[in-house]
Order: sequence, then structure tokens, then C-alpha cells
Amino acid sequence: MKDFIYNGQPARVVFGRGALASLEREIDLLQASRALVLSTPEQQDQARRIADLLGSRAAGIFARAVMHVPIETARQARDEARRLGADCAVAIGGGSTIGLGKAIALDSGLPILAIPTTYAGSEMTPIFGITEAGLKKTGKDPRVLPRTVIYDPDLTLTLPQALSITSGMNAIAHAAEGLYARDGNPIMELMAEEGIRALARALPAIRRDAGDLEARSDAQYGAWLCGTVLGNVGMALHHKLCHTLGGTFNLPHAEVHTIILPHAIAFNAAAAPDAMRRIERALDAAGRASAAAALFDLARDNGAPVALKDIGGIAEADLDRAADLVVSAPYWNPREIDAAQRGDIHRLLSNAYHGIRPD
Ligand SMILES: NC(=O)C1=CN([C@@H]2O[C@H](COP(=O)(O)OP(=O)(O)OC[C@H]3O[C@@H](n4cnc5c(N)ncnc54)[C@H](OP(=O)(O)O)[C@@H]3O)[C@@H](O)[C@H]2O)C=CC1
Ligand SMILES: O=C(O)/C=C\C(=O)CC(=O)O
Repeated sequence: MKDFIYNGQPARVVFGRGALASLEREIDLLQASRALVLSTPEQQDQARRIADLLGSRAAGIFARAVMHVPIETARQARDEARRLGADCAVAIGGGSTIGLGKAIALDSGLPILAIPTTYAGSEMTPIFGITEAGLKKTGKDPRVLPRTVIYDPDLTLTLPQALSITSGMNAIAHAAEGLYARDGNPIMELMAEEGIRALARALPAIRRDAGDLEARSDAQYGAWLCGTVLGNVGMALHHKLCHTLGGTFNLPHAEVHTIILPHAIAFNAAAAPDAMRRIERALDAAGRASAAAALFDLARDNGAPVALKDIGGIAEADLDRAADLVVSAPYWNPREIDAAQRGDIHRLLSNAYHGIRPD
């Protein structure tokens, strides 16, 4: 057993069908009594339902969350929280809405109760992201870690099948990179492998039937585990590639993760054999396909995009700039990234652009 440091991050998790019914109790446990409910404009019916459930504990609704937390939106939400005298924020939705809650908490220290409806995993991390003048800055602060998370699979039934698959692949990416993290530890490895296994079981079932509650529950369980890994250990080349492509070319978050993951894993395979073995085991691919190929198959066989050229927003000529950005400020990676790797990074991006199955 290698030496390691494990930093437990406190979050209370209420998990299961109908868990939303515990909302009032959970707000009381936070010793809060004026909740500002957050959502995207499209999910405001959900936000209203939350406010109805909270009754007099609801201070108001702010239904203006958008992708990547623009600083202007974060400021408006903070002002609204102050104006209403809110003493906690309830974020219902995906990473965008939970990210808005984090932006409020970063400034005010208000506790967040998160009710995730995608599998992105932000609810389990102390990582925040805020976009200013077109540039997304991320950081870590324990104040933004939601204090309570309610996972209720009933609330995910409306998440479209295509988005469910790509969001699930986004979660798997956290776990896959957690398996070769520089600051990894055996507890995170257990969580990562189990998280990948749960999602690999859930995604084909959701693809067959979006209303399969057992599969929805498995997917949330997997997302919780994978999000916990993201919150506890450092991410590497795959996340760097996705943040570059998402940030510079404004490509859709979950789709980019889905397309890049097999290629980033193939790039790192020789440098992280134990991680590959665990991914293959979790995907039930051992002896049949490499970790990279099995991830590609999981996405492709469930109808997810596997080629950057198919999602638009980036031309093949842009890959030069993307490769330059990745090698100029790399994240730590098990296979070292420096200027000498630029050609290989470009090749990785080109394979992802054309949707070539890694072997
Ligand atoms: N800080 C962290 O640790 C992390 C941050 N993130 C950040 O979060 C964002 C990505 O998160 P993600 O969850 O993919 O993105 P969003 O929160 O933007 O949600 C993605 C899509 O899911 C839809 N959706 C969500 N819930 C429902 C529902 N109940 N029914 C129907 N549709 C629904 C949204 O629709 P609509 O817009 O119509 O509401 C939206 O189109 C990125 O900005 C990423 O950087 C991601 C992971 C971790
Ligand atoms: O960009 C952020 O908001 C922070 C982390 C992530 O998005 C993680 C991810 O790439 O899924």
C-alpha cells in the first residue's frame, strides 16, 4: 500500500426516491429559515415546486442561472440574496445552477443545499467557476462545498436521454482521471471504480427507457461517487483538454467530455496501467477491449457523439490553437506534457475531431 493523505470533505447526502420530501427538515438542520431557490429559466417550474414545499422558509426564487456562471449573473444573485435576507441557497438543476449557488457562497458564506438533476458532480466539490470578460476562472474554496445534497432520482426523469448519456460520461471522466491522480488514494480509487461501474450499468438502461427509475438511481449513485472523486483529487490531461475546448471555443460541456475521454485515456494508458485495469474491470471489458476503446464504445453504443466535427463550433484548423494552449499551461499528468508532446496532443485532438476509435 502506498502512503497517502485523505481529506474527508463534509457533506450530508440524502439519497433515494422521494428524498425531496425531506427538504424542510434539511433546511431546519442547516438552521436556516429563508432560502433563496436557484434554477435556470427553463427549470423554474421545479424551482416553484421547491418554494411551495418550503412554504414560509422560501425567501424567493432566482431563476436566471446560465452555463459557466457569468460574473454579472453571480452579482445579481448575490444582490438578490442580500435584498431578501436569505440565509441559505437551494440550487435545483445541473452544474450551471449549482455553480451559481457556489458563486453566492464564495462571497457570502451562505450554506448551499444542492438538488442535482444532471450527473456532472459539482454538488460534491469545493470547486467553483466564474466567467468574467469571456474568461472562466476556477478555484477551490471549502465555503462553496454544498452542506447538504438531496439526490432524488424522480427529479431526473425529465433529463433528456441524450443529455443523460453525455452527463454520465462527464461523471465517468472525473473517476477515470481520479484513478491516476498524483494525489490519489485507495479510498478514492474504490469510489472511482464503483462510480464508473454504476454509470456503465445505468446508461444503457436509461438509453432504452428514460423512465427506468432503477437506472436513474444507479446513475445518481455513480454521479455522487464520481463527483466526490473530482472534489478530492486533482484532474489531469482530459480535464485540461475539455476546459480548453469548452472555454476557448464555447463547446458544450458534457459532449466535449464524452468525445475527448477515450482519447485522453489512450494517451495516458501506458503511464497508468493500474488505472486502466480498474477502468476495464468497471466497464466489464477486461480481456475484451482496452479502457479507451471500452469508453468509446460506451458512448457510441448509447447514441452519444464521438466526433468533435459532429457537434459544431470548432473547425479542424482550430486544433492547432487548442494543442498550443494545452501544452503551454498543462495540468499535472501521469505522462508528462511539455512542448515536445505537442504533436501527440494534436494527433489526440485530430482523432477526437474525426471520431476515430482508439485501439
Ligand atoms: N465546479 C465543479 O465541480 C463542476 C462544475 N461543472 C460545471 O457545470 C456545468 C456543466 O454542468 P451540467 O450539469 O452538464 O450543465 P447544466 O447545469 O447547464 O445542465 C445541462 C443541461 O441539462 C438540462 N437539465 C438539467 N436538469 C434538467 C431536468 N431536470 N430536466 C430537463 N433538463 C434538465 C439543462 O436544461 P435547462 O438549461 O433547460 O435547464 C441543461 O440544458 C459547466 O459549466 C461545468 O464547468 C461541472 C462539473 C463539476
Ligand atoms: O469549470 C468548472 O466549473 C469546474 C470544474 C469542472 O467543470 C469539472 C468538469 O470539467 O466537469
